Amino acid sequence: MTERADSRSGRGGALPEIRLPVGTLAIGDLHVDVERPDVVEGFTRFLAAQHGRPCLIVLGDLFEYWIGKGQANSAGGTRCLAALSELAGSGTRILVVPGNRDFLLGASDARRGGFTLLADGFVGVAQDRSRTLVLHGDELCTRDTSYQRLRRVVRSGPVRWLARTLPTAASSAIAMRLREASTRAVARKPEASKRPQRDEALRRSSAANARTLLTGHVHEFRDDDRDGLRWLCVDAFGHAPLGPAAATAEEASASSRDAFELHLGGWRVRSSSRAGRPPGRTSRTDGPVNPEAMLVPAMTLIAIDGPSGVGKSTAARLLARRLDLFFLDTGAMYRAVARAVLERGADPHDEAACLEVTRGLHLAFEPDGTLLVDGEPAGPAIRTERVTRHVSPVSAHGSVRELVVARQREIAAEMARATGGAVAEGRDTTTVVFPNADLKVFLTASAMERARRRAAELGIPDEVGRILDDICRRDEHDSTRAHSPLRQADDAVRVETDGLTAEQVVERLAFLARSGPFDGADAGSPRSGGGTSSDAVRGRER
Ligand SMILES: Nc1ncnc2c1ncn2[C@@H]1O[C@H](COP(=O)(O)OP(=O)(O)OP(=O)(O)O)[C@@H](O)[C@H]1O
Ligand SMILES: Nc1ccn([C@H]2C[C@H](O)[C@@H](COP(=O)(O)O)O2)c(=O)n1
Repeated sequence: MTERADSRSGRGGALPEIRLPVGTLAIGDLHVDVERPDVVEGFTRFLAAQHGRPCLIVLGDLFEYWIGKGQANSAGGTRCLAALSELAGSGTRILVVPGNRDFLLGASDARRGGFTLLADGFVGVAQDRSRTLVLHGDELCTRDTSYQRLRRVVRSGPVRWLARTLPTAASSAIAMRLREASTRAVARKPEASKRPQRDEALRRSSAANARTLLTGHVHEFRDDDRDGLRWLCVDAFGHAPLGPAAATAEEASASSRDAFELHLGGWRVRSSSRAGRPPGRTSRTDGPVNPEAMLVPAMTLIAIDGPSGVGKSTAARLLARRLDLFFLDTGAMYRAVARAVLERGADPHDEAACLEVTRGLHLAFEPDGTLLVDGEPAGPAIRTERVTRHVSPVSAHGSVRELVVARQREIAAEMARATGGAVAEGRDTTTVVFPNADLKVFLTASAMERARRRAAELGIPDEVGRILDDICRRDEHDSTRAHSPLRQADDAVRVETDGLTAEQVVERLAFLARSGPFDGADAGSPRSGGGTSSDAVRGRER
């Protein structure tokens, strides 16, 4: 589990490169004092709330002081390492960059805690290949020359060896002395000399070929993008949640401070406090913090496809509500186009006419998922039998699809910015519209089951036969058309819904969302249908 970099970027060597999945959370400077049971308790609750997150980065000073056995063998230290190990056991990759307080964390601590120790930081590589240099930040305080000298000495091999061999009592005593000495020394130094230096930050980032720098150390929030470098600095995370005030995991999570979380578009501030939520959240998020939503690792985009009547909109709407995400009904947009085509007396089979109608329509959504056509709610008029009959030919025109798909992407981007993510459903959301969705699902059910559901919905159980014919016709049309036919994406998780209630389907999808992003190769049809929870975990990107 221990990954100690031999070379240091500051001296021209390469740091380890680690792939960072979407949903990675970066926190730092927790300063957990293993001698304070209330703080240890808060820390373990915080970790419990992270189970299922794909990756957690700790940017140093996880512990108030960590010299060796004195901390590792204490009740508090043992509890912290066990809680870290449980988090790792849940599938979370934990990357710890030691800070100036806990630089003596060692291989045996990393083994017990199930984390990877990166002594000199590392370069994180996101899905889009963008690179982030990850450091504690004290190495950037180059104007504090005496500190830099001390830093080199205390991180040297002999000091490490000494720390490992120190008896428990001695290491506890040294920790206390160091804490006092450091507080005095820091108080004496001029403020300017203690600051991380921008020139050093630029130099190291450029050496690591990284456009983003992620640090902690100064207990000061920063997200500042200039001179070609985005420098993110975490605040002292956890001072609120790790105290005795947080009585439950939810409270621990809810009272947390801002952290940075990796989304598809890059690092974003993740505030788990209600006040810090991004603007534009729908009214349902004005209530208390939704703990499950907090546990979903930045699922920026969940895409659900499947045949007609399988329950896509039901599942997508409920899932979006449950996870505080925006619900994007892409089929409703084609229905709105088909309705306008019919209203204007155009021929649904005439591509040029349909394209002209599409060009003249403005399609948008309210945050609650209501489709607006030229500013007015689309309402039930897009769901009549007549529209349903004609929407297939209209949606089969390549040029119409091009316009509608472009608009769908714009809407998803706008809504994801406002709400943190979206659940989209349709026929081609996993294959064409959002091929990079964080989670792709292909829902299936037999045609007869779908016909029964639709007949029940319409209150005409006697007409199952007619509805079945209609469903089979739409299946045939949707899956054989030339443009964006309905098919299961290679990396979509197949969920067979025969015999599952809508709530059970949503339960399964929520589990998949919580479990984090998927590695395409593992997440496809081999797990199809009966894919269990543990299957899903196995499919995760590690
Ligand atoms: N798991 C389920 N079990 C039973 N009924 C369900 C289930 N999921 C959805 N339904 C019902 O099936 C009907 C069709 O569902 P829904 O409209 O969500 O399907 P859809 O895939 O979005 O259809 P379309 O593609 O035609 O828009 C609805 O009446 C819905 O309440
Ligand atoms: N992404 C999509 C969504 C829908 N369609 C087509 C297929 C249907 O015939 C029609 C209406 O969809 P529904 O409301 O029944 O889901 O639109 C599509 O081609 N691509």
